[in-house]
Amino acid sequence: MTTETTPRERRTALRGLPGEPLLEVAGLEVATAAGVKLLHGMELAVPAGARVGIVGESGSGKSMTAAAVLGLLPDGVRATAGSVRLRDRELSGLPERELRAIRGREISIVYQNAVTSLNPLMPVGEQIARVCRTHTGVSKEAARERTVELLDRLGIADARSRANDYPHHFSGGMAQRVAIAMALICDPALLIADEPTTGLDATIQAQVLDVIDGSVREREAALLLISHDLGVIRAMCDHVAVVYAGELLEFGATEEVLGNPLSPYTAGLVRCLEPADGEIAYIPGRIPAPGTPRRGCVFAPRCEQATDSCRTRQPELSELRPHHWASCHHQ
Ligand SMILES: Nc1ncnc2c1ncn2[C@@H]1O[C@H](COP(=O)(O)OP(=O)(O)OP(=O)(O)O)[C@@H](O)[C@H]1O
Repeated sequence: MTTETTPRERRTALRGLPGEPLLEVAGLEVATAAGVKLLHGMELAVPAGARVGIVGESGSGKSMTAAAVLGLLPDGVRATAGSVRLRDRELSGLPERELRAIRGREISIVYQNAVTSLNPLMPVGEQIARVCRTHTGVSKEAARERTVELLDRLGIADARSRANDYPHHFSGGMAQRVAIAMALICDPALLIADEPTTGLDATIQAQVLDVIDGSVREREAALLLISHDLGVIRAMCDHVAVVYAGELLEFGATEEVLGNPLSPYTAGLVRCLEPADGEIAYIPGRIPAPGTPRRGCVFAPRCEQATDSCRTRQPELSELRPHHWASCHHQ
């Protein structure tokens, strides 16, 4: 991550989750060069082997959080405060060379449109094998064998010959499998999947999710899954983070958070995304644009339950029920 500030060693508020802590994000602030904040003290925790979903409206900071974790923030955007820890290692402020050694090896990502993350000029097998060689130093032949084996396991028929094909030779779903192979070739401890099936046909979506699900389980890796689809989050994630306008508003076990939400925002999101029969639900108003001045709870302007104290005092993210955190004055 390119940051000019000294990382602040901070622990996330989300402490005490079952399992060994793997990824911990605490007080993470990300801003543009003009000083417009995009993440406002983001918190996140992914225990080893856990499967955490991130949900929230468009523009809430899901992808920016993932990018900050990987040290892959867009040009002109930088982390200005806070901490990203992988096990006991602080990642914020690490030089690019060290981050590169972590990306692909310990944390890897699958994006929405796989083809854009692949080099169009190189056969896919070679691309995957290169990642393997760079991080593990195995021979060319061994990397090639491992690649073919993985493509085969991920459902690419005739993997040995398909490895010689270029990205444009693959359909959307197959290209997504190739990207998943590239992300998994070094057995990372954490796979981040950012809307990995958006844009694919519904039937293909299920297959790709199944491939991700199976591969992560097989490796006992952790998964951080960004999705707009609560059904997918329910099916694949044991925990869920609800983010809004660059902040974490609620976190906990998936069924608990989506079934008994503590934040009115989460409740609204569930109503919108999983409406009752015949109901068209929406949350009035819109997410504040970056740079909008903040006072009190960031969701207060859209919250039906907002009181004066919501409008003036920012609620703290607290463990309001066992292993269930939220920031809301009404709990
Ligand atoms: N390169 C950039 N420069 C400045 N602001 C950006 C940049 N990329 C994204 N943003 C802004 O940062 C905020 C968070 O964006 P982000 O992409 O993380 O949202 P998201 O929750 O992933 O949304 P979506 O569901 O639409 O992908 C948004 O307000 C967005 O407009």
